[in-house]
Amino acid sequence: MSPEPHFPPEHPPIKHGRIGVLIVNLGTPEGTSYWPMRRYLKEFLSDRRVIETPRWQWWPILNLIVLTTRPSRKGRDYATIWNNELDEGPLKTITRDQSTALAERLADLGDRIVVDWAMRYGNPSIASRIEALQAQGCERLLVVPMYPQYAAATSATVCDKVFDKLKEMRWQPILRVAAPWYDEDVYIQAIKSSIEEHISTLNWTPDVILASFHGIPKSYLEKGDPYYCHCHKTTRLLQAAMEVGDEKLRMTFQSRFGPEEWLQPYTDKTVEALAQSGVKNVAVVTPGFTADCLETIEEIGVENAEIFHRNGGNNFSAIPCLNVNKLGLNVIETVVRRELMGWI
Ligand SMILES: C=CC1=C(C)c2cc3[nH]c(cc4nc(cc5[nH]c(cc1n2)c(C)c5CCC(=O)O)C(CCC(=O)O)=C4C)c(C)c3C=C
Ligand SMILES: [Fe+2]
Ligand SMILES: [Fe+2]
Repeated sequence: MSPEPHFPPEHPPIKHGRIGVLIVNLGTPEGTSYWPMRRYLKEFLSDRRVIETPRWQWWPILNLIVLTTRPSRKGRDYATIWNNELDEGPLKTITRDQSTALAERLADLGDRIVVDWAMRYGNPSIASRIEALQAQGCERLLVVPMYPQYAAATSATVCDKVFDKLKEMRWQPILRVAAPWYDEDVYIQAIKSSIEEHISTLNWTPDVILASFHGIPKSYLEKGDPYYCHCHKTTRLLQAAMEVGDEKLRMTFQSRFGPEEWLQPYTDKTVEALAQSGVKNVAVVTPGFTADCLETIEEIGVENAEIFHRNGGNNFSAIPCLNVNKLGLNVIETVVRRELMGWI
């Protein structure tokens, strides 16, 4: 912290001069039973950045259909990946660990830097962590949406929530938002190494590697969302780094939701088609996720593995996300140090 300014003696004591770094990931339910699942899905699926269908059309579908059936079904899926020791989803555990590790890596910058973490949906909320950072004297705030590829449904909605909080503050922190890192060398190299390291632990070699990204409705791309192009660029750079082409490393999109067309090719359909065409060994990497979660552990590691085996495939493996491994932390640290330039 910088030296105390010269306040008059009657002035209340204030902390000042620090910089908050807030990493934000998507969120997880508070529990896997019906009500916590329902609360989580309601918050998530009421976000207009996520579901762009007009309210009058979406409200009855959400409340009368989605929120009656999905909480129990998805709750059962979450239960299979739950961190029972801490009673929370893995996304929360990993995001907390990333925050702790990042703080250690930034220790050379002294106690001027305060690293914290939040979830866009559920807890700890963005608002509560901004308040906590301000209480610790952070006059500047760097928000890091933990998505390598920008999408309005993920990165922009983090900013919306930050702005909502700033709107109600008299003394706002000065704000920066980290840019997405879909084409940065440190990230591409980290994903490449994670693929190679994982393959070296298998007693078989993949014929095809899928780079599976979370999908969005195709209409969002048509309205100008850059997400598809960011995923394309990541895949192309990864192919170049690994010196392979489309036949070996293929981009696909997972987690389709609702009847609308989403970005294609779909991961599950590709896995099915590969198995049916006689491909026996497939590995899947999920470069759009900075932390393992339901969509990687369960959807890829279990659901898609089943699809592959059911259709005649032999070996299937889900490559873990970067999580808190050394290379993953290098990526986060590089992004954060770059964004802090001029402040430190
Ligand atoms: C229905 C619309 C959805 C859009 C658009 C969407 C975009 C999107 N999501 C992620 C990352 C994650 N999504 C996760 C779970 C999840 N996503 C949706 C829906 C949309 N996502 C739902 C309903 C759920 C919850 C689970 C379910 O009911 O199917 C997660 C995992 C959270 C966890 O706790 O494990 C992540 C991460 C991205 C990157 C993205 C757009 C680019
Ligand atoms: Fe999602
Ligand atoms: Fe899913």
